[in-house]
Amino acid sequence: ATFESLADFDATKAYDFIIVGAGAGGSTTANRLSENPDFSVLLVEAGGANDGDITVDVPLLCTRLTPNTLYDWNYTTTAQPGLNNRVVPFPTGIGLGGSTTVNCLVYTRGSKNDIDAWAELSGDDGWSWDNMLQYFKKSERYNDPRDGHDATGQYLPEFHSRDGVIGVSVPGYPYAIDKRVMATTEQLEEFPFREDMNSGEQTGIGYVQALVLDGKRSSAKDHLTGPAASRDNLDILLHTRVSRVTSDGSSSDGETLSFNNIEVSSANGGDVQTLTASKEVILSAGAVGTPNILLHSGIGEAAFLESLNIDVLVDLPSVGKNLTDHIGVSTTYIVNETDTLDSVVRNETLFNYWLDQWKANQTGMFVDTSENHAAFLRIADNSSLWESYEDPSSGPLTAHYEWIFQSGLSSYTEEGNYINLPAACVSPLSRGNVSINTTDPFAPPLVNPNLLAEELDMKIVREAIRAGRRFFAAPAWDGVVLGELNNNAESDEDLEDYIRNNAVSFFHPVSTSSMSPVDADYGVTNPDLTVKKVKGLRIVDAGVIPRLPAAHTSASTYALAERAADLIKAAYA
Ligand SMILES: Cc1cc2nc3c(=O)[nH]c(=O)nc-3n(C[C@H](O)[C@H](O)[C@H](O)COP(=O)(O)OP(=O)(O)OC[C@H]3O[C@@H](n4cnc5c(N)ncnc54)[C@H](O)[C@@H]3O)c2cc1C
Repeated sequence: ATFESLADFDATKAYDFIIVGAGAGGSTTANRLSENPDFSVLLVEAGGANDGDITVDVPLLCTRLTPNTLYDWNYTTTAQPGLNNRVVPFPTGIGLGGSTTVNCLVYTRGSKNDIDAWAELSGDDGWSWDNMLQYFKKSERYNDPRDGHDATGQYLPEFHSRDGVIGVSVPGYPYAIDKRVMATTEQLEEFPFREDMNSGEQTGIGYVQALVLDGKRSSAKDHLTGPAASRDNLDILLHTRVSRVTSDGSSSDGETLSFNNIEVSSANGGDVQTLTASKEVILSAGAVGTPNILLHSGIGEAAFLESLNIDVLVDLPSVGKNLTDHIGVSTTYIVNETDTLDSVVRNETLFNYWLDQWKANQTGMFVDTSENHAAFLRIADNSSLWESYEDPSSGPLTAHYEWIFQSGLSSYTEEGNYINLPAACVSPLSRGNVSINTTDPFAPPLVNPNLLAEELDMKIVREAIRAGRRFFAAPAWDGVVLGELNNNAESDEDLEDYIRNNAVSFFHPVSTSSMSPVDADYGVTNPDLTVKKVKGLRIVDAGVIPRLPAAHTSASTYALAERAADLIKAAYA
């Protein structure tokens, strides 16, 4: 059953598992654990059901969901030295689906090297690409593009599944620029076509696979609305915020503390109640939310907790550290084609025409996220960058930078038509952290992704912008691309200024609860995602990812949660 608030809920009811947070990690885990009728599962979520707003469902409207909305925790970063001390939005979804309710729907897994790095860093081969491919597939429900076109050559079916839960599809509405993007892959050797960037080999330019099911956003909620919705052994508690995990004392070994309780209150504060899991508490509050809860619980770096007068229950120095994120900036090209999104966004009649078509049968211009093609590319081997830096990527199959080809701006402009080309550093070296500066668990955590702290990350974005200019100099764009709207910087120095003044997070935080080998004295979780030095507590969210893939992160989070659920089921079989 679903309970709208703590007031409607019987706090004495017993559960085997309590899962905190209904995003990609938590919703997947709740669905899979409740498949076992012998397990009772409670999923606790700070936000609401996120139902009934078409903006959530219409893929093209994804950019309107953050920042500063009802669906966002509305965090900002700390002042970022690498961004000339700017404070930038750090959107994080709240409510069923978590960040998958607000994300931009791009489905990317990263390269084989990226996922193999998880196995290497955790000492568990189960996290390798070869083993994880089954879990990527298990989470995925590939569906045909909405316009019914033959997608042969736009993806490789053997790497996909039609039997999973989360919708994935190739673009279902063509833009005029699509043909030119494809033509460029034939005209310029530097930018080859990649048939399927989710095949373990990602480099090249290819069709975007988006988190869409039958023309509608597919979010982690789809794990809860299917068969799980009618299971008696799964309860969902909404508008309830978890402030701490607590311990009743030592576990069966007489030494290690067992953390089987959570403290909850209504989403805005108020009376605190304690809920108990007989088997495990599973934290899935995300790469920001989970370390926030742990630190307030007294699990973290001892000296730091002491400085805030928080009782140290477990000295676990890596909690909240190693925050890794992608960083990027857009260059907007002025085009003389009118068939871009700009013409629709500023024309109410046209906008409503397409929205009505979407409402009628989920077809037309609004069925996709705002790009039909993306690129995952490497800085050339002969670049002078490599005279001063080592390759920061996870291996030769992994991109250094990403572009997404947006046919127009998603925001209102009075005139003009554009191609927007966000360019991101996707193998970043910069590391930041999630921290707290108060004992009030309702205060926002301090989010410091430390964007562009490392010079190489900035230089990769710089070279990605320059590569974009080479791309649009191809014959395919003759007479179409007229110039740049907002960048125009040429020298290293001017480009650097442009980047530091305009770059933003790409919203892919990971590694704040990183897994590490069982005997490592760093890391937060073991390879089975149990929290080190305690009992009864596990983490299943993007935070456990030990190395950020060169990819948008929901695919990884879904897949890791699928494996985590198998590990948990096996542990209690
Ligand atoms: C604006 C934006 C755009 C993105 N674009 C893409 C994209 O195009 N493609 C892609 O693959 N990924 C994208 N991502 C990233 C992707 O959505 C995340 O990597 C993924 O959702 C992480 O899953 P998670 O389970 O770790 O956390 P989340 O999905 O964030 O879920 C965490 C949940 O925990 C809840 N929670 C937190 N704290 C508490 C608490 N104290 N008590 C109770 N509940 C709590 C939250 O409300 C939330 O529901 C984007 C993210 C954002 C924010």
